[in-house]
Amino acid sequence: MSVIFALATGAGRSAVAVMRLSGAGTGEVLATLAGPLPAPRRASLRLLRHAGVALDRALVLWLPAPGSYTGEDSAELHLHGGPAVIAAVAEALAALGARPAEPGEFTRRAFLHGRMDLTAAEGIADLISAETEAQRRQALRQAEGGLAARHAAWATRLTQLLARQEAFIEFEEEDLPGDLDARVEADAATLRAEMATLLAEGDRGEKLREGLTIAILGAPNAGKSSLLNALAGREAAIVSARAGTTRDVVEVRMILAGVPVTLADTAGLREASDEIEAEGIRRALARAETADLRLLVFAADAPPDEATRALRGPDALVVLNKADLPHAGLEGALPVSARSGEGLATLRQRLEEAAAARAGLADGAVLTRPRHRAALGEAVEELSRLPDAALPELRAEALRRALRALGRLTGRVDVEQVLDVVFGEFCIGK
Ligand SMILES: Nc1nc2c(ncn2[C@@H]2O[C@H](COP(=O)(O)OP(=O)(O)OP(=O)(O)O)[C@@H](O)[C@H]2O)c(=O)[nH]1
Ligand SMILES: [K+]
Ligand SMILES: [Mg+2]
Repeated sequence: MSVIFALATGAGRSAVAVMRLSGAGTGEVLATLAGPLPAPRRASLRLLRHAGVALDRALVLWLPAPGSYTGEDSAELHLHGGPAVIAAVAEALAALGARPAEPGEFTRRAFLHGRMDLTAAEGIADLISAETEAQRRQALRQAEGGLAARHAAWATRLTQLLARQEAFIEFEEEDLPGDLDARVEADAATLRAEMATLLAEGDRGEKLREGLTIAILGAPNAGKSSLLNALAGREAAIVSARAGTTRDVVEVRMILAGVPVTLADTAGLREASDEIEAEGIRRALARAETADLRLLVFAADAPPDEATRALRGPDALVVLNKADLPHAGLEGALPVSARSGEGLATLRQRLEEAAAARAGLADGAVLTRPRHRAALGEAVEELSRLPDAALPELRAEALRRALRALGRLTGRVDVEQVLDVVFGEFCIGK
């Protein structure tokens, strides 16, 4: 494979910028720039030169295969982090036949050299984009092979089941223990149940990666924008005594229980008075539908409106705002006041609990991508065909398909189609 290079550190000016190289031929490129190769994995200070011109004095690391991130001959150049230095070194590398890396190409090569499975590679991408402590922990768990180990163990058991089932086809029945068929079926059922347990966690791992949306909904003047501002701690949305103030969806990002959350304030729900308001209400209802949670706002100075009541459900949290005004309470609603601050601490706590229940850090490794759920779901489905498959050949085929589905998850079988999806998420230089 050709020599690739990329800046491993962020763009812009910095004290140090790390340029990474990988691929067969890295040693030659390094020697041309920095003189005789230093001892493996030992930092060495060198003057980098190209075509008779001094480029920078850099700390140089030579990381020969297989003991590198990619598993290939690799090198690191710790440069002074100025744009002109980086540009000059990149130009020299290109002149020496190296080429800039594609996004995720270093990790892709690490995968191809067996340094990690696909889920671990995804964990590294997640680790780089993790913004919260809970995301970091979930990502590190996956990068360290939490999911990989689980799936590898399942794949091993499935392979053994398949071998037993195939033995049943190959040999005369009298040569085999009589209950072999029943045992394969029982073991497959156990395996399927374990997989189904992980599937039952649903998309919480995905939600922690991606974040949740909470839509604030209610009648005009219920105080939705006032509540958004109170929760955000800044004047993100316009508040006024005029009904129909908010038209566009106003979003505020915050972190609740370690989960990144987008709080979306929306237009008040009612018969619209003009087409702009009608569009605002259409957007509000669309957001209500796609949101993970709904914060329904009623106000103490108005009777509960039908449009908002219709949105009640298991994913809805209900508040009665303007509790600073005289009121008789509202069943199932938390009294709050955006004006006096009453009940806001409790509201925040309820929102945190809801976010944690929906997307909080789980105890063990969880599925973190739709493709994980799809692959595991397929494996479970194939295994559930087993009891109905009368012929040993059909049973073996179901086991083989289940194994193939698991293989797509870890990237050990049938990987071509998923590679681009996985590595496309990376930034260049990783
Ligand atoms: N007394 C009292 N007034 C409030 C409270 N919260 C909001 N208000 C007032 O209610 C009015 C409407 O507040 P907004 O936050 O604009 O209400 P909204 O639900 O966003 O309204 P639309 O965007 O028009 O749908 C404003 O005059 C606020 O000052 C509260 O807790 N107590
Ligand atoms: K208003
Ligand atoms: Mg508003």
